[in-house]
Amino acid sequence: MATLRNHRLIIASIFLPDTLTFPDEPESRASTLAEVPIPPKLITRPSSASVLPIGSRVGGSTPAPIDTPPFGAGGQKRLRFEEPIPSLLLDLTARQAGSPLASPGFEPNTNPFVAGFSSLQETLTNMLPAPVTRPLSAASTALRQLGAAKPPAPTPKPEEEKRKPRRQPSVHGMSRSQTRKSMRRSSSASHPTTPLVRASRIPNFDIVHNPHGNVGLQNAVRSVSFPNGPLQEKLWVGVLGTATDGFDEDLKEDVEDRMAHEAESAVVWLGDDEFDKYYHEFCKRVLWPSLHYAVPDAPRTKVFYSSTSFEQYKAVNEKFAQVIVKNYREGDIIWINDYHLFLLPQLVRAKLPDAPIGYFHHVAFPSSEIFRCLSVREQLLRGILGADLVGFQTHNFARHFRQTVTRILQAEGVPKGIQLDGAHFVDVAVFPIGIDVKAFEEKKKDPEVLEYVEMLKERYKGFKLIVGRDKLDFVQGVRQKLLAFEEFLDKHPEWQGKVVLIQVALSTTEENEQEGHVSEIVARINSRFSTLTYQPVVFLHTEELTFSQYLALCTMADVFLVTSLREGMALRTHEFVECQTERKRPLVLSEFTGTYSYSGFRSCIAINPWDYRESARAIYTALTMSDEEAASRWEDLHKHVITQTAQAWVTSFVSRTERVHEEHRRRPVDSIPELNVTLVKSAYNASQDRLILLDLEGTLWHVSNLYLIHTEGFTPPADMIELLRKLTKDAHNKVYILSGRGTADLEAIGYQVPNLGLCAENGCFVRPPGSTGWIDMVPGFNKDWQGPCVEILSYFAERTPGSFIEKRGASVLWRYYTGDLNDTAALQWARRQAAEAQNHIFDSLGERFRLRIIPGATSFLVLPKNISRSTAVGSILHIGVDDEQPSLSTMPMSPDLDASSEEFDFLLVVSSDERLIQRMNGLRHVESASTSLKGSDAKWRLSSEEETYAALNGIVE
Ligand SMILES: O=P(O)(O)OC[C@H]1O[C@H](O[C@H]2O[C@H](CO)[C@@H](O)[C@H](O)[C@H]2O)[C@H](O)[C@@H](O)[C@@H]1O
Repeated sequence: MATLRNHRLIIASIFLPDTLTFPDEPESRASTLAEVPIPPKLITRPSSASVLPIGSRVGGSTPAPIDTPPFGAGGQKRLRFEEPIPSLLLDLTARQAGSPLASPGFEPNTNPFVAGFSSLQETLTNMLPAPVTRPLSAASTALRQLGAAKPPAPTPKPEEEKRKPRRQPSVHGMSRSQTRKSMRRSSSASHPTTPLVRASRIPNFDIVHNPHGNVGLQNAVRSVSFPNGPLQEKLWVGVLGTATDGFDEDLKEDVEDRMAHEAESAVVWLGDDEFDKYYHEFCKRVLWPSLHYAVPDAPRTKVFYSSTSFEQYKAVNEKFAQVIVKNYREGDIIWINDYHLFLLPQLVRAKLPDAPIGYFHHVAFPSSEIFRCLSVREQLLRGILGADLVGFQTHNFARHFRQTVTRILQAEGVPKGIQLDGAHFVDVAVFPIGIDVKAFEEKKKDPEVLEYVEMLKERYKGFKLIVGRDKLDFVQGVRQKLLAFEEFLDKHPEWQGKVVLIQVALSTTEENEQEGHVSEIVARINSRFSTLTYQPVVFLHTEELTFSQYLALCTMADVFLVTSLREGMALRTHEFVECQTERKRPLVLSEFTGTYSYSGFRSCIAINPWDYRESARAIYTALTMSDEEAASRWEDLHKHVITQTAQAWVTSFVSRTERVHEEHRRRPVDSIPELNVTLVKSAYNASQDRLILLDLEGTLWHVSNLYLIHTEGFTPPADMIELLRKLTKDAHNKVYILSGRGTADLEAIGYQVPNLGLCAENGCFVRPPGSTGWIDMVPGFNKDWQGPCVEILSYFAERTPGSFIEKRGASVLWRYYTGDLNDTAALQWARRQAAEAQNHIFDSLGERFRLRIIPGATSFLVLPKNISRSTAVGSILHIGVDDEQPSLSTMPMSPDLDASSEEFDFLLVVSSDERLIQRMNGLRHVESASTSLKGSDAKWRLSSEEETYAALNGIVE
């Protein structure tokens, strides 16, 4: 990672990792649980501070809140507890603080929940939108009464007060409806003609950890930012996540200055209303659900698209661009994060054409069928494509993106990325995020965690714990989880009274909470199954739990349950695994998470969260799983977590951004010189041992009627045979033809040119010069996928006129379009069928059989992963491979192929395969010529078939 060290990284992400608090405001807790927040050492965190509520003015030493309703007022009812649940939380807190609750005398009985049950039940009942008509069970009624007799909570002493869990402010300090209401009320007051605050009255503020934002990203960046670490300099660009309408220019200047110096951050200032429309409307009500397969209903989306929310989305992205451009220095690498900033890559590219820009997409990316429902789909895709590199969490998301772009923008999608007009190429690749395992290990050793572990052990003695932590919106499937748990208790009455589901939930928007109907289900389960000494569901908000408490819960969990309906990754699975180094208990995991895409995680118990009966069975399996089996599954999960780390994620993404940026800056095709026959011929003549690699399709052979060839067979053109005979006649030459076609077609050439080396099916088979037998480059590769693959393709081929399928030795080709390329309607229809077919093949066969799909302009080829012309040539020359083609090193080398590039003193490659050209360029004595008519790193260009023939004939004659 030496290269990263020489660059400053500009990281644009909606929320900055740090924000402000004003010490004189009432206390507000600024820590967060989401995905392992490891506190930065740089920032001091005052224990008494607040994030400024919207509608507040800031000035002097006593900021005056204006029109700020108390937390929880003004909006609809939320799934919130008016006070922490005493049963678990007070006990955890009090125990640590040494309060009387913790004394042995207090432990009333074996029921861990009796003290808190009435409070919980009341809270849930109060939260229901209408009076509960459902009668409570006798037991719960009794418990409600019992609750009145619970010991009073001690008055917190100052030290306890600090530890008492508090609510975390929601975005911009308030809940969504509060935010909007108070903003409306204060809007007239927030546009004064004179500054609100004079310079002499700039208030004090503290810089504290921002409770919003992507903690996975923040921790990952922190994991590489240490003295002498890979990342030496960085600048975060984002919003504070707190109301700022009341800030005057002096205060803003002061904030900017301190955020730059103390928190490596540049602030993007947004009006409170602007933020609301941008984030809560366009991001959270249009993009977020759509990206997670829930297209909002048409009238609502129409309102959003035509109203100001998309306009605000554009305006906010533009503001981010301005801040980046203002701060950019030559040599910086720009890293844009997530869907909040879809338009930013293009906006920055327009202003900084030479800057390296990477865009990483953290959340799910849906199939093109979903994305194409968005009315602003083109603008969004073009925005992303301003980047050099677009990164995704999984192969599926990357594939969806490529297909969506191909379909909507009619751009050419290839495995490596997207070819836009002219020489503009955008790389698309996969970079799975992970956790900082080392920092996590340290955090686990915290005595506080160990103390909570002991407490939980004692408190839940005799009970099994199922633990979960999710955002409380429909996407993370909390509702489905609760239904599954209810089904489990119904189906397995023997487990009633013995297992507790502790669900930690992070609220998002009220709508989401209501849509989830979570509160009703919690109430129902608890009223159905509670007894005097048992409460099956404990529901906590993240802000009501410290991180240490959460770690203790994960450590003591007997099962961790993730039921997301869709999710980008789900780092809490990684956290759980690392909490279980001792106990090694199982993970029940939704198939719809990014995490599940990784083979290491296949040792979980997989569920389809929509099928709550299956989830209930999985809960049973997990709870009854033997320690041996659980431990063996855990080992697989653990191996994966410690390999796919946060550090690897950051460094690979950023260094790839830099690398592909360099590649994209390579010379446009018309600046590459035509192959100079005289020069190349003199090198040829001066050499003794030559290797000549020639592409067939697009280089030596341009086909006009593929359909005819399919029906009548391949006849090699005479001028090609003549040229190849000339080249192979010289005993000093080793000549290979490289092709995507099958072995039979290449044999038709080889039959007429016996001394020719052949490479078929894009590298799956190689026949060395003079040999009659083929070397299987994928020996032992299971080909059972070919039958079902052809079946899927036949279905699509039936509705795609003129298309045909070719089953080859180790690959399957579907030529989905053979008609007139100017017939755009027919071509578009065929492309759509191709996109669908690829989805089906990939989903049903892709991962199981380790396949990849190479899309072409009118065809696609399905073949084993990690095989290419480039890997075959690597084998021919026995040279190393790059990180994208790891299988080669493990591929058995045939003695016939075991040559070395050092054997040759002249290497000529004529190809349209840029990867092959780049690899060959790394060797000595290489002459490379590109026939792609695109930008290339090749030394020479050959612009037509005629030029190619003339040049090769000229060299050899
Ligand atoms: O809620 P938002 O402000 O719109 O942000 C979206 C979510 O971002 C983070 O989650 C996403 O990234 C994680 C790390 O790459 C990944 O594990 C997760 O699956 C993604 O959804 C953040 O952790 C969430 O809290 C945000 O909701």
